[in-house]
This record gives sequence, C-alpha cells and structure tokens, in this order.
Amino acid sequence: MLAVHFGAGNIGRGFIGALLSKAGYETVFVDVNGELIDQINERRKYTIELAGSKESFEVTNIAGINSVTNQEDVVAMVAKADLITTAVGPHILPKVAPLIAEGLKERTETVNVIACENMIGGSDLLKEHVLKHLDEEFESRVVKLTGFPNAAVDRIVPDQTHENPLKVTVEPYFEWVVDSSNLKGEKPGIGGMTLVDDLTPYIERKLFTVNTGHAAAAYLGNYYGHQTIHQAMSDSGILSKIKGALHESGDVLIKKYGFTKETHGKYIETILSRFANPDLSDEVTRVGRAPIRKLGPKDRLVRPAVEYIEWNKEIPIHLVEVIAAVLVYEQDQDPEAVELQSLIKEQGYKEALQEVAQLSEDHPLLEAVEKQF
Ligand SMILES: NC(=O)c1ccc[n+]([C@@H]2O[C@H](COP(=O)([O-])OP(=O)(O)OC[C@H]3O[C@@H](n4cnc5c(N)ncnc54)[C@H](O)[C@@H]3O)[C@@H](O)[C@H]2O)c1
Ligand SMILES: O=P(O)(O)OC[C@@H](O)[C@@H](O)[C@H](O)[C@H](O)CO
Repeated sequence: MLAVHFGAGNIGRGFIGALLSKAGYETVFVDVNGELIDQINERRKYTIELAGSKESFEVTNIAGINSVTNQEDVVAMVAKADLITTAVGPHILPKVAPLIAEGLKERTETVNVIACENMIGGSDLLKEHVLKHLDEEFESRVVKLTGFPNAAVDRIVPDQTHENPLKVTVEPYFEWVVDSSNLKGEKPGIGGMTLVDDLTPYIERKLFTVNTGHAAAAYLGNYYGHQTIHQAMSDSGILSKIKGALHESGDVLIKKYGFTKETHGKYIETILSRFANPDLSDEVTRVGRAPIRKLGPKDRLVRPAVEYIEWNKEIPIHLVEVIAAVLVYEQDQDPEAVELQSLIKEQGYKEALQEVAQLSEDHPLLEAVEKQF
C-alpha cells in the first residue's frame, strides 16, 4: 500500500507518517524543502521519541520527492497512491492543489485525500482548490472517484532541535478523527485513526479547546515575557486566564453538543496537563504563529467568542483578553505578525480586528476588545 503525504514537517513526520508506517504503508513524503527530502532519501528511516518516556520507535519504508524540482514524480505518485494526506498548513493547501489535481486526473480507481490541518473543513477547502484545476470532464470523474473526508488531528509536535534532522520528539498523546461519511471505496485500516459519522463535534471540541487554550498560553505568555508554553503554564496568573478562556469556549461546546460539564471539565484538565508537560519544549512563537489566521472568523478565538456572546448575551472576558494579546503580538520572523502590526498602524486596533475577523462594524466583541486596551 502506498501513501503520499504532503508536508514532511513536524506533524507530517511526527504523527501522520508514523501512523501510516505502523499501518504498513510505504510512505512517500512530498515537500518543497529539498534538504529535508534529500535526508529522507538518504536515510530511508527516522526515529520518533515520545517525550517524557524512554520509548522510541523507527519509522521505515519511506521516500521523499521534492515538489519544486520533481513535479512529474509527484503527479505519478498521486496517480497510483492508495491514500493521500497533507499537513502543510491551511495557507499552503492552494499550492499543493495543482499537483494533486494532475495526479487525480490520471486515476481510474477510488482514493481518499485527507487534509490534516488545524481548521474546520480542511479537506473541503482542498477539494475546492483541486477542482479549480480541472475542466468539466475531469471534474466529474475526479469527484466520483475521490473522497475528501475532513479530519481533526491532535498531537503536540514542537519545532525540533535534534542533530539528526529527521528525528522527531512528540508528546505521547494523539488523536486522528476522520469523517467516514465522505470516504470513498474501502475504509483505510490505520491503527490510531478513528472514523466517525459526524466530525463537527470532534473538530470543534479540539480546535476550541486544545487550540484555544494553546493560543491563550502563547499570546498571554508572550505578553508577560515568557518564551515557552511550559513557562506560561507555570505562571499562575496566566494559567487562571487560560482556564477562564477554556471555560468560556467550553460553555459554548457544552451547549451546542451536549457534552456534560464533568466530561468536558476532564477533557480540559487533560489538555492543560499536556501543555504543562515539562519534557516538551514548545516555543510561544510556534504556537502563536500566523496570528491573522488565528483571528479568522472560524478559528480558535473569534468563533468561540462570537458564539459565547450569541448564547449568553454576555462578553467572554478571558477570550477578549487573549484577542487583545494577539493584537499586540510582535514577531519580526512571522510574516503574518508583521502584516497584522502594519494593518494596526494604518487602521487602528478595532478596525484591524474587524477586518481580519470579518465582524460587523457594531459587533459587541469589537467594543469589548477596545475596552480591554
Ligand atoms: N505541530 C503540531 O503540533 C500540529 C498538531 C496538529 C496539527 N498541526 C497542523 O499540521 C499542519 C502542519 O503543521 P506543522 O507543525 O507540521 O508545520 P511544519 O512547518 O513543521 O511543516 C509543514 C511542512 O510543509 C512543507 N511545505 C510548505 N509548502 C509546501 C508545499 N507547497 N508542498 C509540500 N510541502 C510544503 C514545509 O516545508 C514543512 O516541511 C498545520 O496545519 C498545523 O496546524 C500541527
Ligand atoms: O498549528 P497551528 O498554528 O494551527 O496552532 C499551533 C498549535 O496550537 C498546534 O500546532 C498544536 O500544537 C496542535 O494543534 C496540537 O494538536
């Protein structure tokens, strides 16, 4: 069985590649990072180390293709793959779409394409971009043969600092949930992949708990001068604000999906203990990367804040504080942080937030964030 995976970065190697290998797939990583691909082809294996335990294992049966220099090879692999996955970042999905479209055009058998990105509807978005590259004749054939099931992926994989550039240290916890209602053909039998009929509660619970809490730790941590998530979690003042934000997003999740307070409370506790893992050094700059995306209308901060106001007719004060912390997040190495600061300089905090979060001019969230300043 052959899997083609786009994005040989942290989650690609540290999570998806690992599960594919364990399930017996030959995994071909596609990446624009030529050095990384050369290393994959030279070594043909890498080590996954579980943070905080002595456990480690080898990921084998792998190869790599540089999608800048070897586009034809990528297309040929997509044409014959048994499974196609991505973990490149939401903004990169339009860039991988043309090669996926070319490969899908050549197929006569069913295949599934799963975008493993932190967003709602990742595979739907990828499908939309893929279809833009197909004319009518190919479009109907590709739609018939290709499943684009959405997915939720959860495992904290920080930026790596090993001498061996392929080695990855990951947290032991992981969850990969895939919407089975959109699968085509035989269901992939991958240990660790959970198939569900309705992904919405899973992806929302993950994004609006793990990623909301993580974002709170990163932006408040940065504001109060911390470098890592672990340091932010050790600051009792920040920890209580993170918990506050998670109780606000949790309030909405409980109301929408009927989780009991007790179950959701336990879920929050598990997430907080994952953030506090002393064996995992995760920089606030990684977790806070791409602040414009993170202030998007469907993303981890604005969406739960807007829904909290709708359900409770009340302002979620902790989420508001985190959103304000995003607006003062300065990081020269992060193109979105630079862009956000220049937008704020031109327009002011309130107007910049209104634009990136796509809120109406009179939305109460805007006034609340302005007051926070
Ligand atoms: N790291 C985590 O803890 C984690 C956990 C869950 C989900 N995610 C999600 O997984 C995705 C990837 O995150 P990551 O942390 O692995 O990022 P990363 O930066 O470590 O990896 C992304 C990889 O994609 C490659 N890439 C960029 N453009 C490409 C292109 N056009 N074609 C092929 N490859 C390309 C990059 O070179 C890089 O190797 C994101 O959507 C992220 O939200 C990350
Ligand atoms: O990947 P992002 O930029 O959407 O979010 C940063 C982190 O919160 C994220 O990568 C988490 O580590 C991950 O979602 C845990 O499953």
